[in-house]
Amino acid sequence: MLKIENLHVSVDGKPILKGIDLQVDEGETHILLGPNGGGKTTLLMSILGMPRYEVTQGRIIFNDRDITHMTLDERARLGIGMMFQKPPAVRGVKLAQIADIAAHARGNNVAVAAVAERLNLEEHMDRDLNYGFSGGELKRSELLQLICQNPELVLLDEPESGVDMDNISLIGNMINELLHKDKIKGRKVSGIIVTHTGYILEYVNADKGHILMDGRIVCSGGARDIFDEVRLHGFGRCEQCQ
Ligand SMILES: Nc1ncnc2c1ncn2[C@@H]1O[C@H](COP(=O)(O)OP(=O)(O)OP(=O)(O)O)[C@@H](O)[C@H]1O
Repeated sequence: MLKIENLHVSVDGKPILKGIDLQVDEGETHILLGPNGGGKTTLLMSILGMPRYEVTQGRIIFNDRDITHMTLDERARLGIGMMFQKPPAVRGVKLAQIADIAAHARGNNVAVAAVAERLNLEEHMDRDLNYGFSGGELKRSELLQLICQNPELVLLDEPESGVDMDNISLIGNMINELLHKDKIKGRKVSGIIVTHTGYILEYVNADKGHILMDGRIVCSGGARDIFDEVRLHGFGRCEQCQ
């Protein structure tokens, strides 16, 4: 579904990604681990097509189409969606309006009110988008919009950060549903999840894991194996390996 070849990306003229190769097959979920500042968010933003992330070399292929120079809007319509680490607050736009746009943009038929109820967001629907939302409410607001968009490739940037234990369980189970992990047949959704804590692995059976350091993927393997290795030994061994 997603193939990234020798991707180099600069932000405001500063090179951040320095030759990323990554393939995510249909229905697979990958986790990305790495020290702060390693380039994980930059990689997700580049796949999504955020304007400040300039591809200086390499290609991004999504469902056999070269999307490297497509706009964010075009990529969203093709089915790429993201839950941001730090989503913006927007005055004058209600959460309900954005959710409704997302729910209809790709010919979806998502029952927005039912999703809002499951995420305990009914009272937030008439508030300005993310304005004054708590950390956990922001994550649930992001997840609501993502579920409404019904993407084929789901990019999740630290979905569990700032979320209390009860809500981690709620969010984790709904992300698992979003990724169709329990379905053996039918539409396959792929995902890339950035995590520091690994809590999300309690809810989502991720397939592969990668360690991203200084703009390069330095190690890949089974998601659990990679996470356990980092939990036990930190990133020190990766530096030696690198
Ligand atoms: N506009 C910019 N100008 C200069 N450097 C930038 C700019 N934007 C991002 N960076 C740098 O790019 C590097 C990678 O940032 P990124 O957010 O991708 O890291 P990350 O791996 O997601 O980190 P974290 O785990 O802390 O979320 C950081 O050193 C950051 O300061």
